[in-house]
Amino acid sequence: MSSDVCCFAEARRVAIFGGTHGNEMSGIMLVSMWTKNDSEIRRSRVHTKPFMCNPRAVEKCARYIDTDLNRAFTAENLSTPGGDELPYEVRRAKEINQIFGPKGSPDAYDVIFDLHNTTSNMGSTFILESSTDHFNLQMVHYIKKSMAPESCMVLLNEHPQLKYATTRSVAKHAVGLEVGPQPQGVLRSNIFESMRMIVKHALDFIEMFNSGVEFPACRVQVFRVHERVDYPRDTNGNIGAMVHPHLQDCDWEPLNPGDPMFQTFDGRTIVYEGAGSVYPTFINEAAYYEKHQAFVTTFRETLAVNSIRKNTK
Ligand SMILES: CC(=O)N[C@@H](CC(=O)O)C(=O)O
Ligand SMILES: [Zn+2]
Repeated sequence: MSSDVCCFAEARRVAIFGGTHGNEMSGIMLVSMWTKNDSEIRRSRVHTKPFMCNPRAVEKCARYIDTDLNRAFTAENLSTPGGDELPYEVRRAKEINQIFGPKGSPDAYDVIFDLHNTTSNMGSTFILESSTDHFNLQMVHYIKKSMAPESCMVLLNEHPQLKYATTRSVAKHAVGLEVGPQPQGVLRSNIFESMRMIVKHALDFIEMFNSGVEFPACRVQVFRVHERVDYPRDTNGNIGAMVHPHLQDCDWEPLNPGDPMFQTFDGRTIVYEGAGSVYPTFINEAAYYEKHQAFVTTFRETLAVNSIRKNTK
């Protein structure tokens, strides 16, 4: 019995993005470190470029200057001409698209890893944008195996409304890496080292793939984005409750109908009233108060991944 084999071109051009958000310190430190000395990320069959995406936000240690860079890579932003009057991040998105894209074209970079931190207790998490990118899924499978018994989760965002136009989306294979918990503007050595190790395994995988190794069919567990849940709010938009202590830090653990979800300032409990069990994540992410999201719910599923090898021409 043989399942489908997917063939991909060698992944020769790889970028590692940090500072897409200027207050997420692990990726910022790794990218500035690797820009000074790239020995750790060099591989013989891969050209790897470390890149600081939002240097002005990094300088201010802010998520962004005018608008969220990681929402700015829309077809409209990338195609409409314009100059100084545009928000800084829209101008920056156009530059990044010129260097690493153009998005959707054969000239685009093969792989972009975009390094993020979260204040949520998510551990190490890949964020994927497609359930049919067997190259990315094989890479994730390889990294999960290499890291065991440490774990790494996969958040799959293919949601028609909740999907957004990420910086990494200019690449043929877009990979978000989200590691937490880490406060904004803070460096924690454990989080830094986890991120560093995952990038190392990722580059090892690409090197092996480029050298002709075939990766057999496998299965990968993912958490598929389902719904955004906002805080209760008053008519002025101020929040009326906090994440409940029983939910706080419980990313990836089942949340069942009737389970505590929020706690009001006078001590009342608000319970989850969904139809069935879900897996919440990005619980109490600092950057998402402005996006009206207390957490996102997901469904757990297992994807069947085809075997892959490189094109031989
Ligand atoms: C906390 C944070 O910035 N998370 C990222 C997730 C991603 O890269 O898809 C974002 O909202 O852009
Ligand atoms: Zn981020």
